[in-house]
Amino acid sequence: MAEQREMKEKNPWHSAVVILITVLGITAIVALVTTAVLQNKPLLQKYKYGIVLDAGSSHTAVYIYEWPAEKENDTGRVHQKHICKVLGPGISSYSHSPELAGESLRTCMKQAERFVPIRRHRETPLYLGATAGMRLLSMENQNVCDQVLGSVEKVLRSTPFSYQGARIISGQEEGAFGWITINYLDDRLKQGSGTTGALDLGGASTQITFATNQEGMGESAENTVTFRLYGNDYILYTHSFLCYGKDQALKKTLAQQAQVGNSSVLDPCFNEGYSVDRNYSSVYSSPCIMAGKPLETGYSFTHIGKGDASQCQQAIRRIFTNPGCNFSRCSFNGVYQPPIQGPFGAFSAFYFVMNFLNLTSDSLEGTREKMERYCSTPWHQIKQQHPGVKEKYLAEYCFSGNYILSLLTDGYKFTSETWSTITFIKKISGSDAGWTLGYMLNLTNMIPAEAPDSPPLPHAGYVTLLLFISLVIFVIFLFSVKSLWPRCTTQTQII
Ligand SMILES: Nc1ccn([C@@H]2O[C@H](COP(=O)(O)OP(=O)(O)O)[C@@H](O)[C@H]2O)c(=O)n1
Ligand SMILES: [Ca+2]
Repeated sequence: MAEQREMKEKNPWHSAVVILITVLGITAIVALVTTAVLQNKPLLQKYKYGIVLDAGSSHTAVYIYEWPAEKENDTGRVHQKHICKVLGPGISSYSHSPELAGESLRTCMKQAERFVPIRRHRETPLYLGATAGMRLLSMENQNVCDQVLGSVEKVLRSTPFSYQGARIISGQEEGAFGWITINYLDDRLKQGSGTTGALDLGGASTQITFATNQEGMGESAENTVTFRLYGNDYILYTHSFLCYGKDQALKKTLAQQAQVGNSSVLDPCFNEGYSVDRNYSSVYSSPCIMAGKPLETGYSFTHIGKGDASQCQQAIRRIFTNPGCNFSRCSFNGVYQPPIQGPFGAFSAFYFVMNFLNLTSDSLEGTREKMERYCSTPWHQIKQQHPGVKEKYLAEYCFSGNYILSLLTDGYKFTSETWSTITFIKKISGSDAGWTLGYMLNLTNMIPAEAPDSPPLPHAGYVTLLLFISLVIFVIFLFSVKSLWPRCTTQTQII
C-alpha cells in the first residue's frame, strides 16, 4: 500500500504524459518550421542571359549579362558575366570592306556560345548598338553605313541566340542608358532619392546626363528624357556632343593648329622629343573637321611635341565654339545645360585616362599640377617609365588628360568645389559602367514602372518569427498542462 501510495505520489502517468506532450510538441514545431523553410526556399537557382554588343568608334565589346530567372524585376540583380573585346578596330572603320565588319565579331560570338549554357541559347536576346563612329559614317556615306550594319547583322543572325537587331543608337539613348546602368548597379533606383549623374567619354562622342527638376528642364525638349522606374519619376538632362570624344577632339585640336603647307606642327599637347610624320589627310579624314581640308591629298607634316599643359589647354579651348547661348545657361557650342547636380560617375575613357595618369582622387588644382608635370616630362623618359604601353596610346595621354580637364571645367563648368563630386569609375559591383546594361534592361522590360509587391518580411525573418511564435505557443501549452494536471490526478484518485 505504501509503495502504491508512493507511486501515486510520484505519479508515473503524469511524467509519461508530460514527456509525450513534450516530444509531440517538439516534433510538431520541427515539422512546422521544416515545412515553412522548404515551402518558401528559393527554387534551385536558374539563370537567364542577355548579350549586348557595344559597337564603339574605336572598338567593339561583347557583354554577356546573367540574372536569376525568378528575380528579373529586382534592381541590382543583373550582372556582367563576361566581356569579350573584339580584335581590330570599331565596325565603322570597315567602310572599305564592309563584309569584314561582321567577320571580326565571330571569335567573340563563339566565346559567347561557351559562356551561355546551351539550353539557354535560343532564348537569349542578342542586341548590337552602334555609337558615334557609325553616326559619323552615316553622315559621310549612308550606303556604306547600311552595308556595314548588314554585314554584322548577317553574322549575328547566324548565331544560336535570339537576334533582336543591330542599329545606331541616338546620343540621348547613349546618355540615358549609361545613367540607368550606374544607378541600377548602385541600387539607387528603388530608393527614389539621390541618383548619380553619368559622364561618358568615347572616342567620337561624349555624354553628360543627370537628374534635374522640372523647372530646369522646360527650356530644351531635345535634352530631356523622362522615366518612371520602380514607382519613381525621373527627369533627366542629357546631351551627347558628337565629335567631342577624345579621338575626334584630338583631330580637331591638331587640325586647328596645322596650316596646310607647313612642314611641321609644334604641339603643346605632346611631350617634348616626340616627333612623327603625318599625312594631312589622316587629320582631316573626318566629318568632324569642317574647314581647312586640303584640296589635294599627299601633303604631310612633322608632328613635334612641345610639352606645355597650359598652352595645350588654350589650344583645346578653341575647339569649343561659343556661338552665343539662346537659353538661360549653356555648356558649350550653344547647348543648353541646367546647373550641374552631382554626384557624378565618370567612366569609359574618362576612367582609362585618369587612371593611367594616377588622377582619380585628386583635387582640381592637384590635377592641374600633375598634368603640368606629366606634359613637361620628355618623351624618352615617358617611354622608359611605361615600357609595356603602346606608343600610340602613350603619346596621347598629355592631350587626353588636358582634354578631360578642359571638357569638365571649360565645357561642363565644373569648379574646384564641384570637381570632388566626380568619381572616376570603371566597374560597379563587377559590371562595367556604360550604356549597354541600361539598354538591355530597357529592351527586356526588366525595370518596371511601378515597384513590384514584395513580401513584408524577408525569408530569414519570416522563418525566425514562425519559430518564435511556435515556441511561445508551446511554452504556454506546457504551463497550462502543468497547472491543470494536479486537479486531474486528484479527480482520478477520488474515482
Ligand atoms: N583601355 C582603353 C580602352 C579604350 N580607350 C579609349 O576609350 C575610347 C572608347 O571610345 P568608343 O570606342 O566607345 O567610342 P564612342 O563610339 O563611344 O565614341 C576610345 O577613345 C579609346 O581609345 C582607352 O583610352 N583605353
Ligand atoms: Ca562608347
